[in-house]
Amino acid sequence: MTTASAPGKVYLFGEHAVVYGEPAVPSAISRRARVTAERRADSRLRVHAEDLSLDGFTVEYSGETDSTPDVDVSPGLVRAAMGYVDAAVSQAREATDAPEAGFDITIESEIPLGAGLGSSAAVVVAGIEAATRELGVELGTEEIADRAYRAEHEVQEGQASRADTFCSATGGAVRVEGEDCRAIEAPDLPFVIGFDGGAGDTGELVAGVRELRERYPFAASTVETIGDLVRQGERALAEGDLEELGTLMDFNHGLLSSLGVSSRSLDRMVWAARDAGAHGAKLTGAGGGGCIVALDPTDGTESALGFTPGCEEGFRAELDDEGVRVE
Ligand SMILES: Nc1ncnc2c1ncn2[C@@H]1O[C@H](COP(=O)(O)OP(=O)(O)O)[C@@H](O)[C@H]1O
Ligand SMILES: C[C@@](O)(CCOP(=O)(O)O)CC(=O)O
Ligand SMILES: [Mg+2]
Repeated sequence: MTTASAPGKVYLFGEHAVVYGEPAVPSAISRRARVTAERRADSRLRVHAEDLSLDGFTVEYSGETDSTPDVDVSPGLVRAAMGYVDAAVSQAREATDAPEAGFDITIESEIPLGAGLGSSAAVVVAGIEAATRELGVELGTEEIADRAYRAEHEVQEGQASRADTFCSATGGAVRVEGEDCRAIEAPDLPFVIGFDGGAGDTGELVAGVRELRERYPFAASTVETIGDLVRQGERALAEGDLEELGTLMDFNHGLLSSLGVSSRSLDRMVWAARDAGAHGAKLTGAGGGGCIVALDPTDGTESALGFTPGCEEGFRAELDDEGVRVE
């Protein structure tokens, strides 16, 4: 039995635009997904995922072809929910040259699902590490990141960047532009996260931005403008200029909003943070619902979020320098 964990992340800048080759800067946070893999005698896959929003269930099936989950929800929903785990196990089988390997998989996660904190990447990264180690193979961090990217790419129907998976695999703050992924220096960042209790569908939201980009040249320019903003943000990050970082986060939120990926509750939380004196605030990840991230060294934002209609939880998160690890 092997357990591995990997962190979630927030985007300081650049989500969505990163899908089209612009740079992005995500940062790992101190909330993790833990995946335990136990080798089975047969080639079946049994997945136990307490935190999956389908109300805590156990699925048993032998592969993509004849999945018959023993749960009272539509098979389509279950397949969508289990896609990331399936894809992680496929990558682990391929990496270890063990196409018939079966596992009992248990997932425990502190990262809300589909809320922009990279739960899918953390589950895939930790899943690949746990399953390959269980088979006695030690992959390097780069290979885990690359295989996790391929898994997300497949599940999100070809619409994924390397940002989430690279960040979750390596930890810390990173910069991703197309294939180019690297760690960057970052000062201590006073992240405050607001969570509306909801979720967005990453695939659908990415598809929506793609359509806008194809339909309107100014939407394509908006995506490029996000790239310019990220480059400016990198300079502010290197200088540790929190005020400038905040201003750019505010701007980034406006651009994401114009691309149609914000929501009423995300906007409310962003404004609550700004009114409470945060340096800046924006939605993080795919959007549609889920989380915002603010920069605020004081208690202002956290307590304001406690009174914000539509906000279910406000909490502080530290930058996590540690990526995937065996527990
Ligand atoms: N604790 C978990 N257990 C099982 N699957 C999970 C878990 N957390 C996330 N996932 C998978 O990741 C999906 C959510 O990923 P996504 O929509 O990309 O949102 P995000 O990465 O922003 O959290 C879930 O539908 C599920 O397939
Ligand atoms: C919208 C996007 O840029 C980030 C999605 O982040 P998350 O899965 O919502 O945490 C998509 C991607 O980069 O793959
Ligand atoms: Mg995701």
